[in-house]
Amino acid sequence: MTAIEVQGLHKAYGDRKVVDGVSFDVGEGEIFGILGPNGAGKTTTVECVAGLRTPDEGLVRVCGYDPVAQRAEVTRVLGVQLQESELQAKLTVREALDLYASFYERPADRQELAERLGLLPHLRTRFGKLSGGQKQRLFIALALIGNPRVVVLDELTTGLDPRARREAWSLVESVRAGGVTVLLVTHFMEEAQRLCDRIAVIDRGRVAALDTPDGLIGRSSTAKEISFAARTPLDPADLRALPGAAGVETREGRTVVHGTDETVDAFVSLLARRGVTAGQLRVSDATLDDAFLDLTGADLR
Ligand SMILES: Nc1ncnc2c1ncn2[C@@H]1O[C@H](COP(=O)(O)OP(=O)(O)OP(=O)(O)O)[C@@H](O)[C@H]1O
Repeated sequence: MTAIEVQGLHKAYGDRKVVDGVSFDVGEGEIFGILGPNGAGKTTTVECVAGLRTPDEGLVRVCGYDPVAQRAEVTRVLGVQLQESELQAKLTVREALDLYASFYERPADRQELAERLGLLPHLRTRFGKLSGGQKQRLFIALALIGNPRVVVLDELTTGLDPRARREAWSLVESVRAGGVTVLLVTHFMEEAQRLCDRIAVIDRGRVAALDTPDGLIGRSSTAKEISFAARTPLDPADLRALPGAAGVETREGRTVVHGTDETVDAFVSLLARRGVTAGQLRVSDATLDDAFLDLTGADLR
């Protein structure tokens, strides 16, 4: 069953088109990532999914419902945590949970949710006094309070330290383990690679690629990185001439060749032909970072 369907979505602000024909489907139980550089149109896309913006053109369905025309039905099945969410600084965690629970006919058990998200010790803490990680846990709790079938998490871990980020990842995995479909907007490659079943790379309002993390990495033209410290120097021109070689650089005293499987084979033959020993030879796979760079020309780091 399809949890989210987006077909030919268009959205402009004035005469500036920011979403230009975006299409994707998210299957039930999937963690689906939307990845893209700043201003690519990611938030606008998920705001259309959440019914917070009306598309100029195209079709959006959440569990079969139209987020604009069937707002009440969509509210019942969808939980949303939006980028840079804020609450009143004086509201306590318990008050926030009670307030959000009051929006739903059959809300989740607040105590159980607070326990699951590690919020029990903070029920009486005011929002303004929570740490970044605690605030994000509260926002996940609020997104889950209506027992949704689908949650949208936009830039969930931006601003969190690496430990809090890893905790947030485990929470996202436990949300999915509970049967909820997750639409995750992120800037972080590691996060997308670790969590997402499939990723849509959005660039300038369009889907530049849609695949599994491994599929995206496999598409990268620079899928392998060979690095070594040659005892006898090799001519960089010979390295650049290797089939499939996309670039040669020197990094921390080591020579690094970007290329493909074919480049690796040819490199080994070149060493044998020249009788050269390559010390500390390492061949590594490309990362999602490399794939992203290839697809969009933009470097997220
Ligand atoms: N309400 C608005 N009115 C006018 N322009 C807007 C509005 N909201 C967003 N934009 C612009 O539309 C473009 C796309 O914004 P959007 O927030 O969808 O991108 P994004 O991919 O989520 O970016 P980021 O990663 O920076 O959050 C940006 O250039 C942004 O400045």
